[in-house]
Amino acid sequence: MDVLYLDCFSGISGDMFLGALLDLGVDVREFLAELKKLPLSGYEIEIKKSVKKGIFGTDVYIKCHEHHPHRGLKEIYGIIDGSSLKPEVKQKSKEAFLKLAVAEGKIHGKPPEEIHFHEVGAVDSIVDIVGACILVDMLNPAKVSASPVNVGCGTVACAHGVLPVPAPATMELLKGVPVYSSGEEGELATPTGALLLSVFAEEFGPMPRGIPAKIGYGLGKKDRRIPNVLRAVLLKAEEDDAETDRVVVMEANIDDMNPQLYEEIMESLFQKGALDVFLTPIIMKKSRPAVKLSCIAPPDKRRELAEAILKETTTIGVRFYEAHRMKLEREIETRSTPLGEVRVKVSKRGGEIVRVTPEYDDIREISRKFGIPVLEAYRDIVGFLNKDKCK
Ligand SMILES: O=C([S-])c1cc(C(=O)S)c[n+]([C@@H]2O[C@H](COP(=O)(O)O)[C@@H](O)[C@H]2O)c1
Ligand code: NI
Repeated sequence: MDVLYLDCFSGISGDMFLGALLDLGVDVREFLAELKKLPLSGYEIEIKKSVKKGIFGTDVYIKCHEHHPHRGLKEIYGIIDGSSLKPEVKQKSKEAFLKLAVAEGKIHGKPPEEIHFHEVGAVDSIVDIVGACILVDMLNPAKVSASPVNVGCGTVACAHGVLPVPAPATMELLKGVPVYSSGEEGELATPTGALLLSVFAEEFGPMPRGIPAKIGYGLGKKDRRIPNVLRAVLLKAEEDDAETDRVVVMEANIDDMNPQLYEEIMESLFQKGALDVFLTPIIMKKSRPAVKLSCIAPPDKRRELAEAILKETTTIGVRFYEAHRMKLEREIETRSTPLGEVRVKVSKRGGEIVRVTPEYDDIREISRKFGIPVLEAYRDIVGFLNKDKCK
């Protein structure tokens, strides 16, 4: 499982994104052949190795012969649909332009279909955005993850006039993304860079666990105090860790809630996507008996679940931390046994069956049907299934 990690310590722009991914070793000729499938003329693309503040990387320069035309979503969809690019690349490219139109529309107070992009609709931006979709498709990482984004500060002059940094479109597209400014003057993150993050990055934070297999540097155009580069790292899963993922663990210590309410909050958290919810008796300050509510969830569910804990319990705070989880592959199957059909969880490692566990509810039903204790039904069925384990 490869994770593409984007280290945006000096922001991100369209050409930095292209440069960083090409620098990872994507076949340049194959990339250019794909790009040629776009029915676009009036541009030349120069891809060369260069250095920024001592860092050797790939510089992508799109020389454009048109003078900022004002294209709308319809024209851009027409160009993409008129190409012979892969359907997935066309789809992702159109999704990106729609996001851009929605963000621009929000800023300029217009519906997305009435937006006429200025700089961001020019040939170079189309090449940046479609090119990025081609490269991600060629690289095919299981996931794209990114660092918090250094956005820059000050102002920038563009077709709209002078804008604050981050430019309004950039700010809009970075909603929900952790950002900061290191104090470096200038537009470090551009609308196109922010758009590519919002389209591809599934999570933001420190570099995830993995083994760096390839590292690429995409060079920006301006010289800055810090190296103006985007770093891309392709992380491979650790050999015996192919089944490792990340979860978030949320906890709240509660000493003042009616215990009857726990059933409801537990159900509510499961419904909202928790992987597990459990209660631990604890002794809190002033020797108060209390309950620790723990909830394990996929990281992208953290906000919704933490909000439910705050809303549906008496706690005034929720702690959370990320944890690594090693898990067995699992499948639910229905097996025939001498006592009838039973749903079972088949746990496997590397394709080999490790355990076959019957569903408790089915065992209980069988025990009632045959008028035998649950323990007896359980023992008989587990014995039968284990005999059957390697079949
Ligand atoms: O083209 C448009 S509509 C445009 C909108 C905005 C807003 O923030 S609104 C900003 N800009 C500026 O144009 C250049 C080009 O951006 P790229 O992403 O293509 O590099 C940049 O300075 C933007 O801030 C353009
Ligand atoms: Ni604009």
